[in-house]
Amino acid sequence: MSVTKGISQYLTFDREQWMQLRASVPMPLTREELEDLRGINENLSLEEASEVYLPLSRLLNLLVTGNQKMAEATGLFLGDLYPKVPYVIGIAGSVAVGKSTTARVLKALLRRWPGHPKVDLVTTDGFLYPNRVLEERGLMKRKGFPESYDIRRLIRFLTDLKSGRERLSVPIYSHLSYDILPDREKVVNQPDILIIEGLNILQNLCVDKQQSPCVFVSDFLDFSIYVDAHETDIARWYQERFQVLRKTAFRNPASYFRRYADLTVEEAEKTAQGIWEEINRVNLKENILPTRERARLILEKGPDHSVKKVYLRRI
Ligand SMILES: Nc1ncnc2c1ncn2[C@@H]1O[C@H](COP(=O)(O)OP(=O)(O)OP(=O)(O)O)[C@@H](O)[C@H]1O
Ligand SMILES: CC(C)(CO)[C@@H](O)C(=O)NCCC(=O)O
Repeated sequence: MSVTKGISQYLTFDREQWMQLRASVPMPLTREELEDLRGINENLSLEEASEVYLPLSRLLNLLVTGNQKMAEATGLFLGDLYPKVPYVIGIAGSVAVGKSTTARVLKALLRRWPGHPKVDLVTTDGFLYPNRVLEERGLMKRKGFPESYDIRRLIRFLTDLKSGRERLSVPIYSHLSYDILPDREKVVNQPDILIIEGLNILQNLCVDKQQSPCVFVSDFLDFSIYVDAHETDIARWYQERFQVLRKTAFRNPASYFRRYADLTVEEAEKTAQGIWEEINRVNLKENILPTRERARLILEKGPDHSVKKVYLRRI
């Protein structure tokens, strides 16, 4: 890999070593559970789910349990019940690296641990400004960059969540309309675990430029994962997904990218390459990759999406 900075802070596991940590997983996945996982992403191999993500869910389950014990200890000190607040897991990484897939697999696996914790999933896409605002500010080609998000709203959501507030509303972003859905919201109601996935989740985000020091979204995270891969592999995955969408979602008349459905394979390739180079690659280099070493755990993927190495920060 390329984790150079602060690497000594990390325990490094190759695939074989990481897999061993699953040996003590008491419950093997049933056939139905495996089928459910396949429904999450048809390209996700079942070995991958049980060899990489199952041990990871075991680690997370132990940490969540430890955290609940800490809350009980604080309650004992206060002579009162300590309010139950969600355990927050952040998942960061480039566009098209597989954050959503990782988040959905972990959600499915974490739910089946003893006590069946209530696990909810939120993506920071919902905190993007609507296209109307992005257009006004000349930011349509900066989607995913720090200035394209309503940071105030994101921080407010996380503050409310960590204060134990009920029924929080999160805006919903549609990849189909390429915009925030005006009359829709997701309600987050005191889950045991909240997974928050997004490229900016480990960034130093300023609500107010005058404010100093800035708030780190990561201050609200109990655990964080960075999904990493070689840039050329991510660019290829972006291309492949674009070609699939050209034949599927882009054909939908409601798609913002309806015009791309009529492109030839070669034209689509050029278009995807342009968007990758002009927007997503720049964002990866300038804003996302520099946050990698803030993560507690780094999943390093090979060219076929399979995880080759896992880095776990000691503290
Ligand atoms: N573990 C995996 N095994 C095989 N394919 C995968 C895996 N994870 C993701 N992919 C594929 O990689 C592409 C990107 O995945 P995904 O949508 O999860 O990424 P993302 O990081 O959430 O992207 P974005 O930020 O653009 O929403 C998709 O085509 C998906 O099918
Ligand atoms: C919504 C984001 C920023 C993150 O998921 C991304 O999918 C995106 O739309 N980026 C802008 C460039 C593009 O269309 O790929």
